[in-house]
Amino acid sequence: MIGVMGAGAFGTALAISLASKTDVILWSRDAQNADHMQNTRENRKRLPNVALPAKITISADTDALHSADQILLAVPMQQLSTIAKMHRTILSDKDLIACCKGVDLQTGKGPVGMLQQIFPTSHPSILTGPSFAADIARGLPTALTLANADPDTALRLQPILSTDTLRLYISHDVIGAELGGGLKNIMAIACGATIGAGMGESARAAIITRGFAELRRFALAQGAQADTLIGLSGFGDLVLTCTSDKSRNYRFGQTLAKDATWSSDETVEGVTTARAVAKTAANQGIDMPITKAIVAVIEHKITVKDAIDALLARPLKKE
Ligand SMILES: NC(=O)C1=CN([C@@H]2O[C@H](COP(=O)(O)OP(=O)(O)OC[C@H]3O[C@@H](n4cnc5c(N)ncnc54)[C@H](OP(=O)(O)O)[C@@H]3O)[C@@H](O)[C@H]2O)C=CC1
Ligand SMILES: O=C(CO)COP(=O)(O)O
Repeated sequence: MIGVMGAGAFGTALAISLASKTDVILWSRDAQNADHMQNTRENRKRLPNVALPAKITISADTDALHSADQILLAVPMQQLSTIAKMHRTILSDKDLIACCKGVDLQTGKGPVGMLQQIFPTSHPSILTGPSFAADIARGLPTALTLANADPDTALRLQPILSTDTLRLYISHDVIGAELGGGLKNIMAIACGATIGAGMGESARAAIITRGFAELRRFALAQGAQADTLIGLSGFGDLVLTCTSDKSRNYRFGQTLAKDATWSSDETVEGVTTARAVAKTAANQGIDMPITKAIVAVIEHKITVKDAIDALLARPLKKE
C-alpha cells in the first residue's frame, strides 16, 4: 500500500495513477473534505471531474497511513517542514518521496534537504518533472524523474512508483532535480507576464532561454550536475510550464502583467521560491536578473513594464 499526504491536485492525480496497480491511502488535512471525497468519489475542490478509483481510500486520520510502505508528500513546499514534523512518528520508518517543487524560504533548502534535516537517517526521494495533475489523472502518458542519492533506494522505488502511464527515470542528483523543478516556476511566472504584457512569443522564447541560463548558473553553484538540468526535471519542466496556461505559475504571471488580483487559493510555488532563490543568489553573488525582476514585481516595487525595460537595458553580452 502507498500513502499520499496532501489531497491537492497533484496528490490526487498521483493517487489515481498508482491506484491502477495498488491500494492507496490519500490523506487530507481536512476531515470534512476527506469524507466528502470518500463518499462522492471526486475531489471537487482541487481536481474536479475525475473519478477516484475504488482502490483509493481518503482519510484525514494519519493512523490510516500505518500500513503504507511509501509515503508521497504532495503538499506546498512552504508547508513541508510543518507537516513532516507534525507527523514525524508515522513518517519515520517509511520511504519518503517529496512531490513538491520549490525552495524553503526560511532555510533555503529544497524538499529532500528539508526531509533529511527532519529524518537524518532516512534516504528521501524527490519525484519531479513535466506533468500537469489533470494529465496524470486522465491517464495521459507522463515521464518524471525520481531522484535519490542512494542508488539502491532509487532502483527499488522506480518500479513501485511507475505505472503503465507514469514512466519514472531515476537520477542520483537530488540537488539538480530539486532546483530544476523549483526554479522553472519562477521562469513560468516571467513567461506568463511577458505574454500577458503583449510582448509576444519571440520574447517568451528569450525568457525561457535566458531563464534556463540563470537556472543553470544558480543550480551549478549549489552542486547540481549539468546533465540533470537538461533532463525532465529541468529543461523538460521549464518548457512545459513556460508555454501552457494550464500552469498556475504561468497564469499568475499573466495576472501580474494585467495588474489584476490572483484570487484563487491554488498553489503558486514560484512566488516564494523566487524570494528564497533571490536571497541565496544575493548572498553568493550569483547574477539572477529575471528572478530579481520577478521578486520586485511581486513585491509591487516595479511594474511588469519596468521589469521588461530593465532587462532590455542590461549591457550587451556574449551568450
Ligand atoms: N498540480 C500540478 O499539476 C503539479 C503540482 N506539483 C507540486 O505539487 C505540490 C502540491 O501542489 P498541488 O497539489 O498542485 O496544490 P493544490 O493547490 O492543488 O493543493 C495543495 C494541497 O495542499 C494541502 N495543504 C496545504 N497546506 C497544508 C498543510 N499545512 N497541511 C496539510 N495539507 C496542506 C491543501 O489542503 P486543503 O485542500 O485542505 O487546502 C491542498 O490539498 C506543489 O509543490 C506543486 O508544485 C508538481 C507537479 C504537478
Ligand atoms: O509543475 C507543474 C508542471 O510540471 C505544474 O505547474 P504549476 O504549478 O505552474 O501549475
